[in-house]
Amino acid sequence: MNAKESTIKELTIFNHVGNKIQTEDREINIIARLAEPLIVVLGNVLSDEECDKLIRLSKERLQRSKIGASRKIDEMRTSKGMFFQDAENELIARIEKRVASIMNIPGEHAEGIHVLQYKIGQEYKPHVDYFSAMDAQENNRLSSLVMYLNDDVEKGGETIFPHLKFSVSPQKGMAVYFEYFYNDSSLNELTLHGGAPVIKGEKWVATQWMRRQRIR
Ligand SMILES: O=C(O)CCC(=O)C(=O)O
Ligand SMILES: [Fe+2]
Repeated sequence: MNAKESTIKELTIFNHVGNKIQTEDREINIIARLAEPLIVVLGNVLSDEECDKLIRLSKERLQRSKIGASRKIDEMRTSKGMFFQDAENELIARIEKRVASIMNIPGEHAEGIHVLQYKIGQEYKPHVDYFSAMDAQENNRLSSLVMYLNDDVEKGGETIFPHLKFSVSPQKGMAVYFEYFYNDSSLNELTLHGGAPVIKGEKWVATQWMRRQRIR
């Protein structure tokens, strides 16, 4: 064991080695990793066409969701979002399958893919994706994959990890993966992250959260 390995204390769910992940239909690139807590920057997760289609399909629903319902402003999350249903169309089914192999968790553990749109000034303040009030035996979230759907974020909009002083810039088709299933809760807490305010342009992401037990 070399000095670097000996500093890693816990096993991870993400098990891919080398610089590629071969999924059923696409070769994903591993661009960068932070070892602990594990944060992996991935390239070639979605094609341009898949990104465009995700935006197009969710845009309609965001617009629909404006009508009627009270539009209370949430200080924590000023973006707009929507969930796709499990395998609701061929595109979603294909992406869910690919994402399950990247995240190394069966698709039955996945929540619906969640799309978020941020306009100028909108943000998602730092938060953890797991439910802090839930006990470990319950069906908590284990890991997240945030996929970037567009290239029009000219300034701002990074996914920020304040405790780690680390940030990822949105690039169409790329993604950032992280997990928070450590026994050492301080490692989980280090995955605190947010979407920095968009300063110029518009940002779209699609997030997949995985649960400990199946939910489908
Ligand atoms: O927009 C981002 O960069 C982060 C999104 C996020 O934290 C989430 O979807 O849970
Ligand atoms: Fe998050």
